[in-house]
Amino acid sequence: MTSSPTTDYPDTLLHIDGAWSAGAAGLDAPVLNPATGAEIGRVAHATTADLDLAVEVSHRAFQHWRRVSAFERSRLMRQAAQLMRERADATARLLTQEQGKPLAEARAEALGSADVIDWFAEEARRTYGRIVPARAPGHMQLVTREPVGPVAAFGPWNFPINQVVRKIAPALAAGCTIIVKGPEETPASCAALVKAFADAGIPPGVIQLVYGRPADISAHLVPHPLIRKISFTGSTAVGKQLAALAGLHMKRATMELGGHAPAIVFSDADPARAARALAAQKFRNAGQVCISPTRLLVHEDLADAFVEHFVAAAAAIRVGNGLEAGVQMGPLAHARRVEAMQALVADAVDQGARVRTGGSRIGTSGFFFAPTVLTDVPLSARLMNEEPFGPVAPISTFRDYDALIAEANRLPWGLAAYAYTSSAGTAAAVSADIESGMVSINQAPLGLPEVPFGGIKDSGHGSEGGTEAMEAWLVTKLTSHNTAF
Ligand SMILES: O=CCCCC(=O)O
Repeated sequence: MTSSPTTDYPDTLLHIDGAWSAGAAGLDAPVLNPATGAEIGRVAHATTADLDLAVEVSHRAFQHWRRVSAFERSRLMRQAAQLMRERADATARLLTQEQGKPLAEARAEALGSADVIDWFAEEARRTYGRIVPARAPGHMQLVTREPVGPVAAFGPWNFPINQVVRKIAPALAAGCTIIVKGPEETPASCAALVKAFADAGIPPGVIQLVYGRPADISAHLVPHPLIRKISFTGSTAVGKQLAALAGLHMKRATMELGGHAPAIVFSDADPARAARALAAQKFRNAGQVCISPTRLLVHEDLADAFVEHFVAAAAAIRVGNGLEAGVQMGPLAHARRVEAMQALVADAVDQGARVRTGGSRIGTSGFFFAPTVLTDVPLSARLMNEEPFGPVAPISTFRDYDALIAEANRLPWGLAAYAYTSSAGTAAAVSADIESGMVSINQAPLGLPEVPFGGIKDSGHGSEGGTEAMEAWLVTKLTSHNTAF
């Protein structure tokens, strides 16, 4: 493990009505570098007065933005995408310093946001309506789609750019205005995203950015009568609270919540290739990924070979400060996650699990935890029932297909699932039988802007990718017109 000092990190301000400010009361909180544990900056916190101003501005800006042509909205969005590309290196440094992920992953996230913006800029120009044949001459039935209105969006700390752009871009494409509650632990990269839109010429008030105590902000924004929709990415527990609040106030809600993805390796798969691919996916962003492969379910016939290759891949990962060349996995994003990993591993070991590699914190400064592989983990272990959101991989075995599917579908989540097989029939069967919003077979990509991204069951509802993603930001209007009257 390696670490090095960091220097170039700014304080993060609120963005309300086109201005960057410290907020009405000048409140703020520290931002830590998870690779060192040291404070590297401050993030401004909004007061209730700041939030009220943001909502009023959002409402006012909506009256203008909704009437800007889709062509023009699309043009401005493309300029923001271009700025994100030009600024990818600088933005990536912010993200790595505040969140911990290696620079290459951070850069990919910054560049990927440009692709998301471009995709939705194209969708902006395709929010088609339709004409329904009428029952009488001279009558016309026109179905149009309109922006839902000002939106409150809540973004997570694990992907402060990627998961926020999936809210901003469709909002703008649809003609909505949006108030983003950014992640307090990782604020600067999210602010860099908002700044790219502002610098591209998106009018003041269309996108605003606030930070603060999450529960206070959601309690104020969600019920606010001028807010018409909420969009949340985060834990299932918080998502359920926000969805309930949204329901109470008849607000539309998109919920991108947790997961506990089964990753199945069938007997006809290549164990070495599957192990290498799954290890790369598992330990990306130190496992702090909602779609991370979590329960590895391997056919008994190739379990030994798979475990050997997976453990070798995990043990070979170079862990360190993400700013350093060659580092493949950074620290966990904050100290709470290290404690969570320690507790999950201890509980599994107490119940008979075997640690095949890792299993403990690395060093005493920063929030590093070793890539960890466990076998013989009983179903009663917390790890098999709670989303670990960290670099811990339990490997179990199966023989019978029906029992496998029962285990894959056992938990309340249904976000992502993975399978490895050389049989088209097995691929089709597992895709049909798995209860999951997304199924990746033989390492096919998830999370591209042009394909749906979202879960079922306790993983939430709504999609944040593909053509489906526009639906949540639009309302349908029927105009029935007797032109002969
Ligand atoms: O944690 C949820 C978002 C996942 C984004 C990605 O995998 O790129």
